[in-house]
Amino acid sequence: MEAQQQLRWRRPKILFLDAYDSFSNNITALLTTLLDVDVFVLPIDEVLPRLDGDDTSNDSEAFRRELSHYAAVVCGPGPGSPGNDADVGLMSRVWGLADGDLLPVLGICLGFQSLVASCGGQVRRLQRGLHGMVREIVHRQQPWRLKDSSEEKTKTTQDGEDIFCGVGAFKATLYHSLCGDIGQDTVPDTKWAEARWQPSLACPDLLPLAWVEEDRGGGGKPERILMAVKHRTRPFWGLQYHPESVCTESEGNQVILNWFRKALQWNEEHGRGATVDGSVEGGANHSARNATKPSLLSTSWLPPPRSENWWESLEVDPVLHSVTVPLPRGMQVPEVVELVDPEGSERIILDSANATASASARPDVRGRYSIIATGLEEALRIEYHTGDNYATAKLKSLGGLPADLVQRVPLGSHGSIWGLIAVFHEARHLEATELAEVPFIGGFMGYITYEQGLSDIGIQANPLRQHRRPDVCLVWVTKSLVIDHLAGLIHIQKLNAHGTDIDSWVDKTESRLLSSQPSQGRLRDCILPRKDAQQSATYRPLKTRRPSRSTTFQTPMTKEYERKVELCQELIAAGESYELCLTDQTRITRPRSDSDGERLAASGDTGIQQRKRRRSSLLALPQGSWQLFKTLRTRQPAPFASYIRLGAATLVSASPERFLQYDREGRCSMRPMKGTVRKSEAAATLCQAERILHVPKEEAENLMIVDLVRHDLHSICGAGNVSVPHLLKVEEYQSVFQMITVVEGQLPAAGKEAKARYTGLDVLAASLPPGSMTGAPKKRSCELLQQIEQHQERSLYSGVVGYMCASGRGDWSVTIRSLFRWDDEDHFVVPAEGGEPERQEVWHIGAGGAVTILSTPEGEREEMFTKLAGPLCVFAEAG
Ligand SMILES: C=C(O[C@@H]1C=C(C(=O)O)C=C[C@H]1O)C(=O)O
Ligand SMILES: NC(=O)CC[C@H](N)C(=O)O
Repeated sequence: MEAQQQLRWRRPKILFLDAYDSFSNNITALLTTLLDVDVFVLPIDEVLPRLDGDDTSNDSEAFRRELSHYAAVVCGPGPGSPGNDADVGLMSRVWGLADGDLLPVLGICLGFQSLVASCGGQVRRLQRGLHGMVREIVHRQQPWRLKDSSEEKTKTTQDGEDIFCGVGAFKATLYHSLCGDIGQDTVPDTKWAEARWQPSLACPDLLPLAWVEEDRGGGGKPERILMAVKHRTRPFWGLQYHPESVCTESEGNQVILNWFRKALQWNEEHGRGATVDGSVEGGANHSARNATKPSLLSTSWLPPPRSENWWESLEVDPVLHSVTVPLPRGMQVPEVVELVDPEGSERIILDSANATASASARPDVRGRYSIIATGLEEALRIEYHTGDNYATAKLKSLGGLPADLVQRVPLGSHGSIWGLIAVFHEARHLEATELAEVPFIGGFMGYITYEQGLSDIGIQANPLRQHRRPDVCLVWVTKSLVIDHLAGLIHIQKLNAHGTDIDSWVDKTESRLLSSQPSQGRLRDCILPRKDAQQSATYRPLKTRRPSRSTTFQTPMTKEYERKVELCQELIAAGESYELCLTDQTRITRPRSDSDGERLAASGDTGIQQRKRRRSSLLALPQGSWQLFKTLRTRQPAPFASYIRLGAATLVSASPERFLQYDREGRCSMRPMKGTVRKSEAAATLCQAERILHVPKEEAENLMIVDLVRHDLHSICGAGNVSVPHLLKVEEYQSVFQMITVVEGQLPAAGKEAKARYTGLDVLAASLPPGSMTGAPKKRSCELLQQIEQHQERSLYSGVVGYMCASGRGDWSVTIRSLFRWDDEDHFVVPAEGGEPERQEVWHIGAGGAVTILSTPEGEREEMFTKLAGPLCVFAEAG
């Protein structure tokens, strides 16, 4: 035991200085797996605590003390420039350490540029930024390696190779707009071959170790881009490329191994061995934190139940009652909903709308299950308005109770809304292993806004926000239907609170479904896949109607959008971002359509009276949101379509993009989508689309988000547990082709303490807002986008919709290609011709795309309008 502990203590520690990059966790994971070290992370703007009672202590002393715990430091990549103190923070202090405090350091990208700047080099803009570009790294060892003679290889080690010693040819990903200038452009071509490996007059302390020579076309000279350096007298090294990117070839790992060998050797030679061998217990005296986040369950706790907290004991330890019946032949999801829940004023439908509808949809993008939540009026919901220090538990008035139950739940002991959701979910966990093939048996369903995601990464909502809408709205669904489109089955499921009687809802729902096809019976114990389950295309052309006279559309201004694209590109060129997902919104106003729910709640009518009133008033209204949904799902059948009418929010979505899925074994899968091409004569087949999308611009756009998503997953799954099984795959949808990548992660196995367990919710909370909607690095890009988009809330658009099953599974889609509205935006308009003021509802459609240095304003504008067209046309069709 003691020996084991000693061994652990002897594991070297590396300090990673994090400049708020979206690739940081990929670097810490690479270091951990490759070097067998423990990596601790310190943000560049961390204020280090002073030693208690120590008058002489100051900031730099606290930093020096912190550094003394580590074998080496890695200064990471990040947005901005070393010229701006706030962008590099503590990094610049490292280069200025006194001789007695020195330790080995590796700078990566921004960290590398910071080193170059500290040695007298300039950091300036590249001719054009290189983001997500994969390039051959030219280093001194390379020509010899190319001869591929191991005998020669051993002979050729030269001083100048340093950390590239023994490294073969390799390609690496670049993510930079700025570069280190050590005077390379003043060297004449004739001298370049030799001079490039010598320190320059401008930077005599830096030995260049690697270059990329970028051919900029147009017959000009290639741009000489410094890729790696070593300090001649101090133990400092730097790499401009990204060693951790999924597209950096593994041969590059040797550089990191070499660096660390040299770092340990330097420590040995300078008497640092004892300190860094771990005489200090991991974490205890550090300010730096672990590279992975603690689990939500370990940091959140429920205070002892109090009698007035009615929601705490609601639905705990549930029991599942489930019945399976055949899916009536030819029946579509909306028809099932109308059959089983004709009265529902609130609904959540997660609809694999392309499961059966389109022959052109390829099976790999076809959803298998649709989930229908019913009885929401009686369901407990948890709402949270970003920035509040409390959430709200709500239960509508039922069972003769005089009023709705509404209670504020302070977040204090939970740390955040996610802590509260985690403990709430945990108390209602149900194994249900016998229903392994059903993705959802009951649990949370709902939406999360983009603004909640912003707050999760430390960006506060606009202080001028003038509404109290929920940013997180999750309903604990106990009555659900899961349609298995492949097997042709419907699972009718009811989660009953422990100790309560099984109610009649399941039987009632079953008989409604069976009565629609009397020859079929219950299949409860004999679930058989039906051979004819796959329906052929059932696209029914809809009558096109003119939109109602008073429907107005306010689409983005073409020139203004193009100007914003240019602004994004200017910020990228300045090194502030690598990719920005610019979006804009279209506003549609029209006479109010969905007034039923409100009226039902307000009136004291009987059910029959209500229905009569509703029918008569619906005649005068334009098609309601349910009709919009039915139209959209037919026009744009998507694997992650959804319909949500919940509280004041209505969402109609035809999203093709999965955000995050997780199963009960802790396998997580994310599917970032980047690269869009509209179907046209020139892009009619998958083959043609592949030719259009497999180009550097589109691949780079996707790769940047892939590395970002790996970083998000690493923050929970930890080193060695994230992989990329499918990279840059083109898929076909109704009106576009999209390039996607699949990134997978495995949650760490549960430790001895169940409370410390990670769940899919940890990944969800750590990954919002979706990286495909932000750009990279996420935080800085979101801050910039807020300004460019003039603080317009994205709201439900760019957020996520999905479920968190009681069994531990979850599936969330990115809210795009969708329309949404809030009841509280309704307003009255007096018609120009006079008469009664008309109550108008306001719909929003967001659309956009990722802007990179290679974008063109016209191309981006067209892409935005292509994405907007699908949801917008629905208003014309649905009237
Ligand atoms: C921004 C949107 O889509 C996002 C941007 C994409 C792109 O840039 O290619 C593709 C899918 C989405 O992640 C949108 O649909 O509005
Ligand atoms: N990835 C990085 O660290 C980028 C550094 C710097 N912001 C640039 O764009 O050049």
